[in-house]
Amino acid sequence: MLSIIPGKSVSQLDKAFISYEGITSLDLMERAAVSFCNWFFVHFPKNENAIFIFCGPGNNGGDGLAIARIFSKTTDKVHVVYFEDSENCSNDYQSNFAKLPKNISKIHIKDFSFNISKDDFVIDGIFGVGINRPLEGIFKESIEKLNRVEGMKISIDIPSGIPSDAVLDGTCFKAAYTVTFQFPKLSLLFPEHASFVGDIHIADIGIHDDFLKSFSNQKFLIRKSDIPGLHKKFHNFSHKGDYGRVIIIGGSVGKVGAVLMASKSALRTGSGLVHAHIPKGERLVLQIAVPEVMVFDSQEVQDYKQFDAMGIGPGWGMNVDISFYRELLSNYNKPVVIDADGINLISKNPDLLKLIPKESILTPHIKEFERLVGICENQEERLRKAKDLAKKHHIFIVLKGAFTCISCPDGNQYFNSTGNKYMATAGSGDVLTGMITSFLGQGYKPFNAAVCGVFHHGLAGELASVVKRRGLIASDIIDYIPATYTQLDID
Ligand SMILES: NC(=O)C1=CN([C@@H]2O[C@H](COP(=O)(O)OP(=O)(O)OC[C@H]3O[C@@H](n4cnc5c(N)ncnc54)[C@H](O)[C@@H]3O)[C@@H](O)[C@H]2O)[C@@H](O)CC1
Ligand SMILES: [K+]
Repeated sequence: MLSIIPGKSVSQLDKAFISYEGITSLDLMERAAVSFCNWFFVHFPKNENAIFIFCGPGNNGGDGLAIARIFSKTTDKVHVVYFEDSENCSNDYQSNFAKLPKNISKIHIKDFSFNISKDDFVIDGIFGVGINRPLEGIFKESIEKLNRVEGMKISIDIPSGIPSDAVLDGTCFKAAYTVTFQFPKLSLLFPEHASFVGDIHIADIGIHDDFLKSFSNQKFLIRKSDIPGLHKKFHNFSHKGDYGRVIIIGGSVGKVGAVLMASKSALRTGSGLVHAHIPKGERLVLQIAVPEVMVFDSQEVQDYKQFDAMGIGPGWGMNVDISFYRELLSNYNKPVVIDADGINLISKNPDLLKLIPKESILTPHIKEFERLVGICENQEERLRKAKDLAKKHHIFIVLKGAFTCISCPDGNQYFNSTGNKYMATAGSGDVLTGMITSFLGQGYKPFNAAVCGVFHHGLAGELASVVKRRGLIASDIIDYIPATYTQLDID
């Protein structure tokens, strides 16, 4: 997992790393600039347009100057727009300013006309993780003007204005891309910043994972390379019992589709035996739609302990016999997955919280989560409350959304890196419930089940949206679950 370091620790990290590597801070800045340019040349290989690089007084501006120098080797259309005289800027800024070649035009922001055309590039090196207050004066005015001009806008490390670990207060540069160094800054993952951050690219500057870990603040990004090691191996003599017997409990009149999608997803994820528990009279539709699923109604199941995992809540509605739910949670002594109305019912009956088996996985979206913990001002508060809840009840909270966050009982938080905007569609959450339940039933540890569940779910959505785009529906995600194993080379 990739450690996400708080902004306030970045300069310490920087110092420790350069002394460990025996390099200078200027060398590290050069690596950052080269890494940025490598990304740029891949994305915009045939660029012949002007590149305007806006450089603030700190090291983010220093990065901008180094980037300008590298660009100037291939084009004469590089313009540096600066805010402060070099002697008032950081040391590495000064060194890079002195190295600027003659073919780069240098303009003070006060003399700049903002005459930028739609094919030009606007590179934002105004502020990075060193921002410590809302923008004002010339910085605020210029960024507001830049947000109004056309052009391809790219931020270096973080869009100028966003604090690295908190929610934006005031003005911010609006980027189409953010090329962030070594690890994503936490606030890049906040939904409040979606319209400023654009697509995120993590540019490697050579600080290896173990080194980063020593500065970690219990926050991590889940990457593709983390996933294969979390999966169980199955042998050639495996039988269906080895792949788990799971049950999805939910459904109500008109909402049996949720159980259908969760149980089909569990099958596609690899479960050997999938059962569904739905209200009496609703079974026909499910049996016709997914004949592989065994369907029960409430009178038919006596012993829930026979199941290796349970997924509770999809389409359940709020007219559930609470004493049944209470008994279910009290008597089952393995982790369960709780979603949707399974969570809403807990919000209405908070005494249920302490009955949830330890290490269970709750998968709320933002609204379900806030019903549980109260309205939150922003993502920062949500993440704090998710962490507290997970620790207090010894459960996993999977807070769904872009960069779904898994909060663990030990206080660690893991952010998912797969998925996309097309997955915001009805039933997408039911699919995730089925997938995590399936992994639990296959004998995965709850942490591994949650991580594999969110990663494969997001990946299935990405694969499906290549052809479906905004026409993607939850059933398409299910169809692409098998392809995620191919993508990750998991047999
Ligand atoms: N290890 C690393 O993380 C590396 C960091 N690098 C770059 O260095 C950046 C951090 O550099 P710095 O710490 O110099 O920080 P910044 O470049 O973000 O700027 C900080 C400066 O701006 C001033 N300032 C802060 N908020 C302001 C505001 N609202 N209005 C006016 N002035 C304000 C501060 O007093 C300080 O002088 C990173 O974001 C990244 O771009 C890279 O050079 C490579 C290595
Ligand atoms: K920036």
